[in-house]
Amino acid sequence: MADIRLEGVGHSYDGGRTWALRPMTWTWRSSRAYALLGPSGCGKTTLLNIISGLITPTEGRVLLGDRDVTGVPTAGRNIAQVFQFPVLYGDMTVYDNLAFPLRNRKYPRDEIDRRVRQVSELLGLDAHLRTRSRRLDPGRQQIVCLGRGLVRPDVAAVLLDEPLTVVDPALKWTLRSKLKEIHRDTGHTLIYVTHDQTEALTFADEVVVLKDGAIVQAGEPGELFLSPAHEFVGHFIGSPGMNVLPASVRDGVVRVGEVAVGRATGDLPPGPVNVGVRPEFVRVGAAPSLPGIEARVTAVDRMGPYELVRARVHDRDVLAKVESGSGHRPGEVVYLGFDRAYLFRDSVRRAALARLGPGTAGGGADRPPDAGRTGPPGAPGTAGPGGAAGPGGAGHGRGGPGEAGPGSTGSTGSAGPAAGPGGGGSGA
Ligand SMILES: Nc1ncnc2c1ncn2[C@@H]1O[C@H](COP(=O)(O)OP(=O)(O)OP(=O)(O)O)[C@@H](O)[C@H]1O
Repeated sequence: MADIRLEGVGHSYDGGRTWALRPMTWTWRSSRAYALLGPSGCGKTTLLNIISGLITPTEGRVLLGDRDVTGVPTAGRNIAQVFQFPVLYGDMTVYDNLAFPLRNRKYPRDEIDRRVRQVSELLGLDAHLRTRSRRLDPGRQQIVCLGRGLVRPDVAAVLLDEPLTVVDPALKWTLRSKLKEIHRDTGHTLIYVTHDQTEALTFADEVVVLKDGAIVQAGEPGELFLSPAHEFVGHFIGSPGMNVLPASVRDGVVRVGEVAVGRATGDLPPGPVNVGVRPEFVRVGAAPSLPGIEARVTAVDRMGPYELVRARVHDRDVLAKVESGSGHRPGEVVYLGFDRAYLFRDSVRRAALARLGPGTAGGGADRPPDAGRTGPPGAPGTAGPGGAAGPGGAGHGRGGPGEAGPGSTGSTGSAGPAAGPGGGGSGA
């Protein structure tokens, strides 16, 4: 199987006035399972349709291995596509629908039967093989579509465009793990479009985040959680999303208002920044800790296995995910410590927030970062509260602050203007 390479591929639906997909260069590596994640209207379907040949891009080339397929229609590309809603031959049985792509390509009869039965067993369709597909409910019809997308052993890629939208939520988990199983089995390249972060993070080897027609970051699920390269990724992935505190940098010292909260790693030019820190990495303590800041608790939401402490810093709320039974109360003055915080400028990550060195001038007390520690519950790779916290189970040891950029693992490509964190720090 071959890589799928997009070279300078962009698409405009209005004669070049606006880009639905900004020109990008990107390689989908063979046999990987990708999730293409982004909000409604960011260009996910457009990108998928360019790969499958339903759309010819306004600019650029699409390569399947060494073969330029930019002008080649879908039928000539050997790519299977599953859409959001069922597209089946209603009068055909489920068996015939599953067999259709194989018969079309003149597979031997016994191989057709073997593949159909294999896929039908995996997807739980055995009892329905003789049923006309229009008699099935929409959810089951969509499972047949999935089967039809997966039945061919030799496709270059299977493209799935929000394929589980009409499927019952309880079944979604099962189907997603079946898909992973099939992926392991066949080694197909899978590109799975979704706007649901849970779906993306649980399914994919690599998540590609799209915003306004451009890739803003790609990487393993844990990497996107731990080291967001763009503020959007910090917000979009994680529940709740990353906290953002407006700040400024001067002589390497980061200040929120007049209070020094840490220093910037690397050589960050002076000017405004946003400090981004996930609720999982905010510690709430009774004593100052750096990097960190004084705050007043305004609310404590009990979420069962964990608590969300809302604390006011100047005119901003900062959320911290702490263990249940923390004893924090509204009105209490606390000190927030940041275990893993980044500095964003123009939405792009530029550096990490590190501790102030001894004797550094600034408004904050220069105390060790674990003073008053209550721990970062729910952090990735730990068994703390907030099960949604740590996709991919990556531990603290990887993807540390200030390092690496988008696309640093897996696929390669330059992904347009929003791609690079540029000049990321050298590590806290
Ligand atoms: N056929 C079309 N004609 C004109 N504009 C279109 C067409 N298809 C999509 N668009 C526009 O292109 C942009 C990207 O759309 P696209 O459907 O690719 O996004 P998406 O991320 O798949 O959205 P969703 O999650 O809602 O399906 C949007 O602004 C959309 O309105």
